[in-house]
Parts: sequence; C-alpha cells; structure tokens
Amino acid sequence: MSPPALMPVEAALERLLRLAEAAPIEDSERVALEAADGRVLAEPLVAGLDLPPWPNSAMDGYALRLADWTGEPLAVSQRIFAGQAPGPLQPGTCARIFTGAPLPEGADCVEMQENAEVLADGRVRFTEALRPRRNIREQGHEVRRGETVLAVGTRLGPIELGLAASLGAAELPLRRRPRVALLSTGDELIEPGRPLGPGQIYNSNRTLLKAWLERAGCVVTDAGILPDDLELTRARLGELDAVDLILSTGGVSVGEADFLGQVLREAGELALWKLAIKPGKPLTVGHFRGVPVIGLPGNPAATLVTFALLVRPYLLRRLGVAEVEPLAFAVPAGFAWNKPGERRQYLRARLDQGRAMPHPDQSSAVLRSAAWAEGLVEVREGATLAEGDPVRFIPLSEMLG
Ligand SMILES: Nc1nc2c(c(=O)[nH]1)N[C@H]1C(S)=C(S)[C@@H](COP(=O)(O)OP(=O)(O)OC[C@H]3O[C@@H](n4cnc5c(N)ncnc54)[C@H](O)[C@@H]3O)O[C@H]1N2
Ligand code: MOO
Repeated sequence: MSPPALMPVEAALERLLRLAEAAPIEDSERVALEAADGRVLAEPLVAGLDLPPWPNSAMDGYALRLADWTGEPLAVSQRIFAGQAPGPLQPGTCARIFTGAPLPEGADCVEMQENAEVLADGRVRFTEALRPRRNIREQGHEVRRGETVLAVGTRLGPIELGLAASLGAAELPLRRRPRVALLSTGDELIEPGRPLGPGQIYNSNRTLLKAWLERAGCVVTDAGILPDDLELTRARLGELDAVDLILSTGGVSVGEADFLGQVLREAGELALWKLAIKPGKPLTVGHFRGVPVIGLPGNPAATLVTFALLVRPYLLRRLGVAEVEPLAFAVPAGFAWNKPGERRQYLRARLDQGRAMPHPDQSSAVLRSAAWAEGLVEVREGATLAEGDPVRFIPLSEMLG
C-alpha cells in the first residue's frame, strides 16, 4: 500500500485559515497611537475631517486671482506663513505665500517664486503663463470627511499610524493581543545560560518563537520544556486554559515518548498532518479542552518555515487580518535543480544581482544558514529548474514582523 499523499502547502494553509476564522479574537481595547504599532484595527478608521482641511499652497511663491492678472506686476498685500489664518485676498494684488500655508479666500492660483521677479518697488512680475488651481493642494484632496481610510482588520505599521495621526486620532480601537503559550518538548533541551550536559542541546526554538510572536503582536506565556512524563504533561497543559493558542515544538514525528500527543488525544483532538514542505513535514493540529494547539516540528529550520508560512498567517487571521500571506515575487534562479522532490522546498537564499542563490547547507537542523539568508526560495514539488528559470522569492523581512 502506498503511503498517504502529503498535504500541499496551500491545503494546509487553507485549513488553518478556516480554523482561525472559526475562532476569531474579537475583543477590542482602545490603545494610544504610540503603542499601536503592529496591532490590528478593530473598527474602521473613518476620517473626521477633510485632508487637507483647507486649500493650501504646494510651493513657496505668490497666491493670486487669475482674473486680476493682465501681465502687469501685482503689489503684495499680505504674507502668509504655514500655521496662519489669512484674510481674503485684496482684489488686484497678490499674497506672498509659503508651502503649506492656507490659500487666502479669492485666490485661485499659486505661482512659485522661481517664476516671479520682485521689482524695486516691491511689486511682483510673473514671467510664465499662469493656470487656474496651479500649485494648490485642494481641500479634501487626500481624504474626505466620512470616508473609511483604513478597514477593520488592518495591521498597523508606521505608515498607517502616521495616517491616523494626520486625521487627529490619539487612540485607536484595536483587537486585543493574542495570548500564546509556548511549549518545547524534548529531554535533550536545556535553556541557554546553563552548562551543556551529555546529549543536551540548547533550546533555540523557544527564543526564536518568543521574539517572533512578540513582533507579531502576541503576548507570550513561556510554558517551558514539557517534562517527559504523562501526569506532568497533563498538569502543565491544564494550566494553559487562558490562552488563545498553545504552540509547541518537537515531538511531532514518530517518536515513542509522545506524551503531548497522548494528552491531546484524551482531552481534546489531534490531527497529525504530513505536509509537502521541506523543511517542516510533520505538523500537529488540535485542541486541548477547547484551546487550539499547533505543534511544529522540532528541527529549528522546520520550526522557522512552518511558523513563517502557516502559524503567522493563522494568528493574523484570528485577528481578522485579510491579507495574511507574505509578499513574494519571481526572480531568476541562480542555480539548477535536477532532482524533483515530493515536498515543496523552501531554500534559505540570498539575492545576488537579482538571482536567487541558496545557501549550501539546507539541513533542517541548521539555523545558521537562515541567519545568513534574505529570504526563502520556493522549489515546487516535482519541479526541476535550469539556471535562469523563475522561482518565487519570499523575503524574510516580509514575515518577521
Ligand atoms: N522515522 C522518522 N523520523 C523522522 C521523520 C519521519 O518522518 N520518520 N521526520 C523527520 C522530520 S522531516 C522532522 S522535521 C523531524 C521532526 O521531529 P519532531 O518534531 O518530532 O522533533 P524532535 O524529534 O523532538 O526534534 C527534532 C530535532 O530538532 C531538535 N529540537 C527539538 N526541539 C528543539 C528546540 N526547542 N530547540 C532546538 N532544537 C530542537 C531535536 O534535538 C532534534 O534534533 O523528525 C524527523 N525524523
Ligand atoms: O520536515 Mo523535516 O524539517 O524535513 O526535517
């Protein structure tokens, strides 16, 4: 009998996103703008004013009414700086005006000072033809009052926060942060700072995931290293009832001391997925007393790839984010690929003169090549590649936030 087919990446993502939509995190809180970076909007941001709020000058120069201009020089009747409220333009004159200053009532054109000559008597001659509305930033040009500027579910970054600030928002209604409990499994693991005993390795997944989850806006509970004991595993999981997700690493393949799996089976449900991803084949998805559980493979590069491609989008979708997949683009392969694989490979790679160059060490156990990499290059299952063929490149920077 042939082994069951591996689950394609798209199918795994699709299933996880459906699970995320079935368990949305909907609570919201009002948060000061300065503390809102990386968070998700719980309500649309609706403009309470026009932007700009009034017509203003795009240039340092002179504001005038075109009908007043016959080709003769005009006297300057006022000077208007940004931040001032000008009076109406006196007929038959122009106003000295600076960038960002409000246009005086009655003016319908601004000419930049480079096209103006100030005569000895102070009057100004315009040297080029003038056009109506030239160099005027119109009221409401960017945003009209009442318009939705950012949709619910928008992930806020510096640019969105700047936009909210330009509309005068001091606080925003945000989804609360997801609470994630992080578990490591493996008797070989100890935490950095302690001496390494025989057979032991330092726990790197915990540090990697904690930092990454926090960047993604989560509150992380460190649930430590799961003991190799059924009773203790049961007790430890039982303590994690106030979280939105239990995320574990290790112990998901075919190991014998799979206490996590056993406890999940008796007090929840558990599915063992075999994904067509390399690195990252085994993934556990289930529930423990109603709390979603995702178990990532323990190999550090497998943890990284499955978190980036599956868990991060899952968490964002639980917050109602629509676009959860990282931006990716096609680049020419700087390498050949002769052996078609049954799993889709995500190679740790850099761009060299626009071509994707994989690191020579693609071992699932290795993090160093990921620290070197700028992104992941996708080699699809069953594919061979010649140098120059297009491959998808996903920048790590797209996924690390
Ligand atoms: N007979 C089979 N063996 C394995 C299979 C398989 O299908 N049949 N799959 C391989 C693949 S692919 C992967 S990926 C791993 C997945 O292993 P587990 O998730 O069960 O993880 P462990 O066995 O606990 O650990 C794997 C590896 O990673 C190291 N590790 C684990 N946790 C951490 C951590 N927190 N920090 C640093 N390193 C960690 C661990 O020491 C092991 O070296 O299974 C393959 N085997
Ligand atoms: O999925 Mo595993 O990461 O290939 O070693």
